[in-house]
This record gives sequence, structure tokens and C-alpha cells, in this order.
Amino acid sequence: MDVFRKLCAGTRKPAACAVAGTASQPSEPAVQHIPGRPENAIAGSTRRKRKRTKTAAYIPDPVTSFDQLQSTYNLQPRLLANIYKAGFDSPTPIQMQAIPVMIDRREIMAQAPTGSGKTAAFVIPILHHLREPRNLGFRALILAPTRELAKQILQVCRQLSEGIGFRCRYIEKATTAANKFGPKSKQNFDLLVTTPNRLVFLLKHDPPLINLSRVEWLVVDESDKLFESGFMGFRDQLAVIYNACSSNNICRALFSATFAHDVEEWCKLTLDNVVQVTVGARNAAAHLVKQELLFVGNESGKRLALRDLIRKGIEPPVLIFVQSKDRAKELFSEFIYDGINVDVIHADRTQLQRDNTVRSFVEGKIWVLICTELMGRGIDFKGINLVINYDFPTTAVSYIHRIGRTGRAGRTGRAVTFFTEDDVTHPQNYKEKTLLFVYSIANIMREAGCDVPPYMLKLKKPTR
Ligand SMILES: Nc1ncnc2c1ncn2[C@@H]1O[C@H](COP(=O)(O)OP(=O)(O)OP(=O)(O)O)[C@@H](O)[C@H]1O
Repeated sequence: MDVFRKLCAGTRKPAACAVAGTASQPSEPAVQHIPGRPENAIAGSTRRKRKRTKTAAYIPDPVTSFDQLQSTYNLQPRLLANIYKAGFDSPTPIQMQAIPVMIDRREIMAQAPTGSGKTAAFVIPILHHLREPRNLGFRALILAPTRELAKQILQVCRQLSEGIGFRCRYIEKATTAANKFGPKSKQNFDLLVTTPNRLVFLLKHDPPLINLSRVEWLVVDESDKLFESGFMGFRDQLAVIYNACSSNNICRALFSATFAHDVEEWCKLTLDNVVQVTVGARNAAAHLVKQELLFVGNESGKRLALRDLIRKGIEPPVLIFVQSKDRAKELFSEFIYDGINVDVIHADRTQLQRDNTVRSFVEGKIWVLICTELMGRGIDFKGINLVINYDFPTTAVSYIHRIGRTGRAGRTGRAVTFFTEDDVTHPQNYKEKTLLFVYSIANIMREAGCDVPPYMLKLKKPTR
């Protein structure tokens, strides 16, 4: 059975029946769409005109300040204090919209640009609902596609819950996790942040080594990534986790900077009266990133162009994306040879090496970090000034996430994408795909008001 169907078949909400059956008609109205703009999140009139009764059409009004969360929803003073202590003076557009929706226990599918504060947008309402530590086992579960991102989210959970006493956990090793979080443990933990694979390992054990039946909130961050199927996809794992969260009171929230039709489809059919929040245009690059495309001719042209950029003066920290582990290793050797303060991160490095590299980069000991797609999503390095796409991204979605490592939290950033003759010619076989990506990326840039070589916009859009 297709896992997408498995995911839907596992639901306990009535709307899901439509998937397993034939009609596929979502219950009425399944999705509320709230258009929002990054610069002015309050979609205003449409929302305010809605009845204030709790019907299917009811959507809680957005908030314009964090104080309003206390006056309207009785947010804990300590949680509010932690929000301000984190330096969050006022909510970002996605926070204005998503926090009241989740506090109202509405299921949500949210899309907002990279670096726009989605993490706090789901962590704040979850902490509000958990209220206080209890020894009931995990009551909230947050899934992320990479360990680095899961740890980063964990940090935010701990930072915002400081002084409240929540036990926020991460699955370091599946073997020790069984003892710590298994059925025989004291169940003295509240919130789990993890990648799907380790959790699935525990769940698939007979009997399961972790119990998710008390989970009230399941958050899927980078939802379009976690819904990907196939060898590298997480969809199978998501289905297992989804079915293990068996509480009748469960609410689900899906967040990403990019939109995927299958996620939307699943939300409409499966979630209970889901609210869909979209801040800004769908699948658009963060507007604070100045994007440049640089034609470098061929492979050796990339090295020359990179040296040229460095010679002209780059302001660290800088992230360089390449397409594979081998490419990362290769470029790293060259940089080291050139005496540049650089390190590399890819899936072949041990977790300890990866953690140390991230720490050194954050502390400013490393100026240039070469990485693969592993670091493309969600990672929030403060103050990245420049992202270089040394290898052309393989999808427009990947491009949006990669360049979104800069231009975050109100700061401006710059992204330079190298492309070669090979990337724009030979529209045969797999090259046809590349051509499509060049075309889509050129359009993303054009929509963001950046300079694009005119011929790129004239590239014939290949058929898929
Ligand atoms: N209300 C706020 N005021 C100021 N800064 C904020 C606020 N909320 C979040 N931030 C900061 O914005 C940065 C980006 O937040 P976050 O990592 O949650 O973005 P994101 O939308 O999840 O991005 P991505 O799509 O790349 O994962 C973080 O450094 C965070 O501390």
C-alpha cells in the first residue's frame, strides 16, 4: 500500500475516510487560507469579518504583540519573560498568525519564508499547552529531517522553557534511549525533538521501546522534506510515527518554507479542520537575500570565480554548498591548500566531528564552511553574510532553502550561484532536468527583483 495512503489510513479523524475510499472529498471547509505578507502579516478584513463562534470557519485573530498572548490567552508570565529574554520584541508575521491558531488547538499547515521565525511559532504554543512538567511521558513531539536541525530546535525549546522545568529531550542513541524513555522508565519527560529514523527504530521494536500515546502535539518541521518518498525519503517513517501517536486529542502542525502539493493534499484529507497559513508568496526566496547568478563557463571556472570572490574580499561567515560528499572533500582540500580558514560538513563525518564543526563555525573560529544538502534546511547560523552555490542546486526548492541560510531574522544577505555551460545546455536526459531548474531559479530571482541574465528567462521551459 502506498505510504501516503498508509498515513491517511492511520488517522482517527473522520475526514480521512475519504482517502481510503474513492470520493476524496474533504469535509467542508477543510482548509482556511490566510494570505499574509512578510511585511504586514495581518490579513485583516477577511479574518476579522469571520464570526467569532467556534465553527469550521472560525480562525483565531492574529496577535500583534507577545503581551497580547498573555492578555488574550493567559500565557504563563515565565514563558513571556523567556520570549523577551530571547530578544523577541514583537512577533514575526508567521508567529502573529500561527501562535493563536495553535493555542486554540487548531491543526495547521504553515508556510513562511526561510529565517522568519517558524521555530518559535510552533514552540511557544506547545509550551503554553504543556503548562507544567508532568510524569506522563512525552506530550509533544517535534520531527526534523536532520540531527543538526533537531538539536537546534531542542535549544529553542530549552531556551523558551527556562525556569518552567520542562524536560525537553533528544534521542542521542537509540540503545540508551530505550532505557531513558522506555515503558519501564519514570516517564519524567515532556517534549521530544528528533529525526524520524531513531524514533522509528524504537517504535518498531517488539514490544515498542517508546510510548507516544500521550502525545498531544505532533509537529513536522520541514514538512515537504519529511513527506518525500523513495530511498532518501522519510515518508515510510512518518507513517509509523503518525500511527504511534494514538491519542484522540492529538493535534498536528506542519511547517516549512516551501510548499508541496502532496502535503497540502494530505492535510486537507486527514487533518481536522486544518488552518492553512501562507506568509508571502508560495515557494519564494527570502526577500532580504540579494541573489546573483554567475556564469563561470566550466568546472575549472568555478575555482577561479571562487578565488576571485575571496580576493575581492568576502565577509565571513560564508557557507558554500556543493552537490555531494566527494565534491565537499575535494573543495575542502583545495581551500586548506590555499590556507583559508575552512571546515567541511557532510554525512561521512562522525556526529562528534559535525557537532564540533558547527560549534567552531558559530564561535567564528571557522570562516568558511563547505557543506552538502545536509545543512541546506533549517539551520540558523547567526549572521551568515554570504551563501555560495558552488554546484548548481538540483531543485528550485533546494535553492530556496540553501540561500535562506542568509538574510534571516531581519538581516540582509547575499547569495551567489555559479552555473556552467553544462547547466544550461544539452537539454537531453538528466540535463533536461537541470535546464528546468535553471529556468525555475531564474524566475525565483526575477520575482525577488534580482538581476537575471535575460536569456535565462527565455530558456524554453522543458516538459517534465
Ligand atoms: N519574534 C522574533 N524577533 C526577533 N528574532 C526572532 C523572532 N523569532 C525568531 N527570531 C530569530 O529568527 C531567526 C530565524 O528563526 P527560525 O530558525 O525559527 O527561522 P525559520 O523560519 O524556521 O527558518 P527556516 O525555514 O530556514 O528553517 C532565529 O535566529 C531566531 O532566533
